[in-house]
Amino acid sequence: MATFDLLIKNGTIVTAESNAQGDIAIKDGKIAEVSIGKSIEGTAEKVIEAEGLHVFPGLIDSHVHFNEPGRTEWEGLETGSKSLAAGGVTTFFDMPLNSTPPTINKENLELKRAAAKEKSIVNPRFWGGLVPQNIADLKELHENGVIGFKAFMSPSGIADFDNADDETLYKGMKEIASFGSLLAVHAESTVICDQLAQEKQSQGKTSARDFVESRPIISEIEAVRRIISYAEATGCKLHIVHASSRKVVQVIKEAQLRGVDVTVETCPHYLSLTVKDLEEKGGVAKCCPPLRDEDEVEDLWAAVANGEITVIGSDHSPAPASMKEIEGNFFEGWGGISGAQSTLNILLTEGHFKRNLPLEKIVELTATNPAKLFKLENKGTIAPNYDADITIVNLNESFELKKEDLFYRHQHSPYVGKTYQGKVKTTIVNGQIVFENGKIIAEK
Ligand SMILES: NC(=O)N[C@H]1NC(=O)NC1=O
Ligand SMILES: [Zn+2]
Ligand SMILES: [Zn+2]
Repeated sequence: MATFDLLIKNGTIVTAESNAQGDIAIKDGKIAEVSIGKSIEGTAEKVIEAEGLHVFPGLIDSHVHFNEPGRTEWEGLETGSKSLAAGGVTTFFDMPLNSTPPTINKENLELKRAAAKEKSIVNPRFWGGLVPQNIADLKELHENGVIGFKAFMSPSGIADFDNADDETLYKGMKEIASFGSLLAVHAESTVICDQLAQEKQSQGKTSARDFVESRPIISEIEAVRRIISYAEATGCKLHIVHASSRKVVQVIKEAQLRGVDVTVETCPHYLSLTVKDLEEKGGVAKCCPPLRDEDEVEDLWAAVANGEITVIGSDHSPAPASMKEIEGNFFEGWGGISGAQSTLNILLTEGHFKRNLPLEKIVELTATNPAKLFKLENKGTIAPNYDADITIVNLNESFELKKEDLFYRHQHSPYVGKTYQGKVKTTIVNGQIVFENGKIIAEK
């Protein structure tokens, strides 16, 4: 009789294609066997009885800022990765900025990799940065395993990560295309945003609505159109991060139909929060691009349901509470939402339960598609020989998110106080249980 490390019995196994009750056997960090409708014969060191629970592939969060090394007073790989484990996320891609030094050359990548090896309790991967100073470093970063490159088309808010001017974008994309990697962009127009911000502030207009109006959807659309034209000219694969509106997604869809290799991410905050939340909650709900209005949220859900979105990432961009304070002037205070722990909760509650989004679609957007797009060969689904990255969820349990439940360095989030349906019970990374019943139980 076969012996396994771990057996998960009688859970409803959800993949991008189906959901059905069955057993999963895990050995040496891998999924050894999956059996639908028939139990797996064998013994295991540990058995999880998952009858009545749902078993998902661990989420892959393709967009977090953990700020380590160098800015760990904002977050850090230990607290960041713990929050992911608590949210059912088993792999993250850390952005190249907000850590100091930023990940713009091999040396800096090695610093980050070493920090993650020491501190992360889930699987880390890294983005490289594209900035005006580092085109000559891109290839080496690629050869050393970055998942892709990230550039800002508007100021990043971080002094050591300059936004890419058009020349840098064009030359950078030619270079990235030459070795077949991908460029992700924060696409907002500097010209539009700067000009509107100046106009607003010079008139003393500094409300939440004024801030939002200073970064309008057209600013995203303009930047997306421009970067798509560079993708067409250079043949560089392009990924647009954090689209805040279906109107932005539409531009991407049109390019895809012309044959451009471009994909798009949106974030849970654009699917669950509005300008009203920014007005009511203040700094914790401030981000760029900003939150939009209710009709935009509904349109974006339609885009999700319609297969127009490639991946959903959290864009967890935390900061200390003192930096999130807004005293009447919404142009002040750090833009970035602390949300990495809540992605699955939001998609289940707002997507599945409220809008009938199939569970399979949630798996596709949070695990299968990111694994495919970023070429993680053994991740993104539950099948034999895949890495045993799994999250077990009780869809019948609801809970109110309390700030004490957050594993972030700074326990604030616009989602605190909200009630979610579907609670993460167990998170398994490479066959090891790292989170169970509200507690982190992992070794680093
Ligand atoms: N630097 C950084 O993390 N910026 C992020 N924050 C945000 O709200 N949008 C971003 O791109
Ligand atoms: Zn961004
Ligand atoms: Zn970001």
